[in-house]
Amino acid sequence: MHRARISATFDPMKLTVMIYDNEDTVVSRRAAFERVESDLGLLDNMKLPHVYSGLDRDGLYLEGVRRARAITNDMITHGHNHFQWLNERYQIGNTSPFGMNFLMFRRTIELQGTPAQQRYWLPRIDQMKINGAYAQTELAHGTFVRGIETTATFDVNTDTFTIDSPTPTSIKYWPGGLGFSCSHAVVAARLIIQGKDHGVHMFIVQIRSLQNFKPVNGVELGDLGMKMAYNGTCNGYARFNFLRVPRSSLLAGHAQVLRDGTYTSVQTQKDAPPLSKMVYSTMLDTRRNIVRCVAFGLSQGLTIAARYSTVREQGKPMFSNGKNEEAAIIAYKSQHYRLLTHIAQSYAILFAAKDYDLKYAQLIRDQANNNHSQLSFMHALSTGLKAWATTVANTGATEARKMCGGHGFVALSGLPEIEGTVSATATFEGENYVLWQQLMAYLFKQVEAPCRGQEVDIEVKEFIEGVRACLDADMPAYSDPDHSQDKLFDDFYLLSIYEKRAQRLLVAAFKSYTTMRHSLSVATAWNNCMISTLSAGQAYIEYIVLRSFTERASSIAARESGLSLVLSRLSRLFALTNIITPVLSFSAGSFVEHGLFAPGQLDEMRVHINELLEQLLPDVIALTDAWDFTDASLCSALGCKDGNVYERLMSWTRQLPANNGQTVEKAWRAPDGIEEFLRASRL
Ligand SMILES: Cc1cc2nc3c(=O)[nH]c(=O)nc-3n(C[C@H](O)[C@H](O)[C@H](O)COP(=O)(O)OP(=O)(O)OC[C@H]3O[C@@H](n4cnc5c(N)ncnc54)[C@H](O)[C@@H]3O)c2cc1C
Repeated sequence: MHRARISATFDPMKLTVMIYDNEDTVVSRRAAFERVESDLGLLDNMKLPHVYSGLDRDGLYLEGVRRARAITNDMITHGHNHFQWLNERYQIGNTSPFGMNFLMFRRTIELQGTPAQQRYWLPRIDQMKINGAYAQTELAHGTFVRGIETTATFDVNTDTFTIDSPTPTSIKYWPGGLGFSCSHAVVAARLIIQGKDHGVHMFIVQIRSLQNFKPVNGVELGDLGMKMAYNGTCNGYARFNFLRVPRSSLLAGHAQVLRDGTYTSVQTQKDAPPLSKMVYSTMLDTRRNIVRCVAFGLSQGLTIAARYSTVREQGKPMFSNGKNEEAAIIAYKSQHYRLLTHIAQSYAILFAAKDYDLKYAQLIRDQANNNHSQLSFMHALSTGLKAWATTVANTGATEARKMCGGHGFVALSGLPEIEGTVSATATFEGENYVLWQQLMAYLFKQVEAPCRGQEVDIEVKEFIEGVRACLDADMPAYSDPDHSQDKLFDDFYLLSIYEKRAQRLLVAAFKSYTTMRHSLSVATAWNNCMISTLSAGQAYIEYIVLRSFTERASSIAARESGLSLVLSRLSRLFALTNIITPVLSFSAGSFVEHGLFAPGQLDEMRVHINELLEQLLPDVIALTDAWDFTDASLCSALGCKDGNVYERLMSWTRQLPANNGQTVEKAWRAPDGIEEFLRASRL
């Protein structure tokens, strides 16, 4: 491990600073991790981590509470937010029973509450005097929010709303922290006034007493039991039975119910501030954070896989001399390829997230000046980036587990938990296949804009001009006579190929849709051409992601040539492997199909990929060390920094409570146990 570490061609600390934006943040994060891991008793990495000590549903949840207390306490005492989106295990914040308080509960009040509501609630949230959940999803409705059935009926006589779950399918089901941990929740319910349904609105509701911790009268609460991951929190259910809450429970920043039952909303108020647009940006904020979080989740899996692949020796290359020593598994080209391909993807996700963050900061500044012109684009980009990044991270996390063979499958490797945690991100905060369609609806609108005499959004103007040119020329077969090898492997040339491919797939999807529109309804045409729209959406995002990666690598050239070279190799590896072995399969083959490469050139790419793999091999450990994960945060017998895999795996295995003798005793000696079974006559 030491040899692999010192073989690096660049200083990983420089990359760490880039990942965390600046050196101060790195130092302050390290200090926070040290304090919290020390408090939680996690610093001895030969000791079996508590989460593996035979904890059942209750135990895992209580361990989640213990950890949530430690990190929240540290954030409040030391005035930082290092554990807000990524907790002490670098898991996304809603894995913690206090996570949703800051992520969605606070954010919803901040954006949808009136100034008075914010003054009342936000300090209580920040000091964790209360703990809030975000209760939207119901048994029968997740993606389709407009289908929500929970009702909030206004009673003008008592000046209250009655929150009710009118059907079994309207029970809230899934919200993080709802089962046991939260005292309050923002509840999505249909607002009904004098029989009129005003659609889904958000209400702050107390669900659990702060005195005796029981659910308040009119609310039934419970936990969903074991999940693939997220077992440190209590994703829960809530059934409301005519629960009365005051009129002030309605988050009234953009819609109000007056004392006499009159309903006003932004749409009905003259000169009202465009609060609904601000609300829209909550979703963008959450999605951009998810994109960043999955880069870390994927990298955790890859850090374990990289360290394990360096020290694990297994067999010899096929047909090699029998006297050779066993090879480290990273020497096998397949392992080497898988590892570096996914490492390249983890950086691709990170840099795309960072670019999105910059754009988001600009959007917020513009919106403060009442300029919302970038909102549609930013919303569309957030949907595509979230869908792409979480899919890629999912595949990569599963591969990281498989790269560690059987040992990767055991919980002690930390990999099943990482895989499960990343996996859920494809589903929440917009299911990926639903999100892709939102991106495509936006891009189609932009393609049509010139025909309607409308301006194309500035951010996509150049891209759409290329699309329109293809459409107007009826998309002639693309051929570039100058496909010399030098040019083929130039980073910016590759980027231009990605752009052309995305444009051509968009043209194909748009044509297929408009042709179907002649004979079918909008809905049927849209549904029927979904697979070609998915290809186009994915190709567009892959172009945007590659652009971030390429520009990031080239922008540091002057300052840090070692780092720049590594990142440039990595971005090229990302671009080429995505052509040869695409993660997202809907557009597989599209580069060749659209004449952007001749089939023979794929072989040139494979050769160049092999060269890149060789060049990057000395940097594998540095590229994963750079994420700065502590041993405790990886929680993996295979992935500690020292590479001492076997000793630690056996030490942790021996410490498992199941191995203390009592389980075997029960299994053999019980009346219906093994001993009795073996002795019984079965003839
Ligand atoms: C770990 C975790 C934490 C969660 N936390 C919360 C929380 O704190 N608060 C909360 O309110 N909810 C929470 N949820 C729920 C989550 O938001 C929903 O699961 C999510 O919105 C997806 O909805 P669904 O489960 O109804 O899936 P569905 O919408 O039923 O999707 C099922 C399948 O149908 C497909 N599909 C559905 N609609 C379309 C369409 N229009 N076009 C094409 N395909 C479609 C999807 O692609 C998917 O394959 C959480 C879920 C998980 C897993």
